[in-house]
Amino acid sequence: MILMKDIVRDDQEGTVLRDYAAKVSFPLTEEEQQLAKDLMEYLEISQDEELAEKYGLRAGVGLAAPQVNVSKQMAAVLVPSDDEEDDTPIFKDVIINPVIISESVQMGALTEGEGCLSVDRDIAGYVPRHDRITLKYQDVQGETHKVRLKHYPAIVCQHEIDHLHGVLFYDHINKDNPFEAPEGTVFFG
Ligand SMILES: O=CN(O)C[C@@H](CC1CCCC1)C(=O)N1NCCC[C@H]1C(=O)Nc1ccccn1
Ligand code: NI
Repeated sequence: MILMKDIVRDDQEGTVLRDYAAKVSFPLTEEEQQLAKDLMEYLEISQDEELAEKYGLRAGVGLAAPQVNVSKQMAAVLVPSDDEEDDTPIFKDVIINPVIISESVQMGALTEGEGCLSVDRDIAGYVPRHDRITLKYQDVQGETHKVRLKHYPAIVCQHEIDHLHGVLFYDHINKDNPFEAPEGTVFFG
């Protein structure tokens, strides 16, 4: 299983965190299938308070292969339900070779800014992303999916796809005014 010690940090030398990850071919190798399982298992365990405590995990809603130093286009996303009546996750899948095929002009950003399991410091500022996206990706079986996402799940998937391109959240923060955001940006969270 993936532990915090397996997650590479942006201040470490010689990691693949800033590389453009390689596309994944199908069928997945045994190793790639195990990686997909491990990435999603990290998110599941980290979102269970007791297990997160037991294994010392920071709770996460996404985890990309480059964060465990594997430069492949694969990321697990687990956006939990925001409805206490129904605990079905808003979005849960391992997205492989993801491509954003369309995106809203309108931007969205988390009111609190963003963090990253690969960044051990708080960096203040808005991270403007597209509020709505249409995402095309392959799942572990190689099936192609086309999903439309908006608000928080769209933010999470853009954060993960950035990792596959060697981009970190703070690359998007306006240097002159961190709390600057484009006209019409939707804030939430
Ligand atoms: O690339 C992937 N990462 O770096 C893990 C990140 C991904 C999110 C950051 C902003 C959008 C995607 C992550 O999840 N976090 N960032 C650092 C600490 C907090 C944690 C988080 O937001 N946790 C959370 C939120 C809601 C419910 C449960 N847990
Ligand atoms: Ni991250």
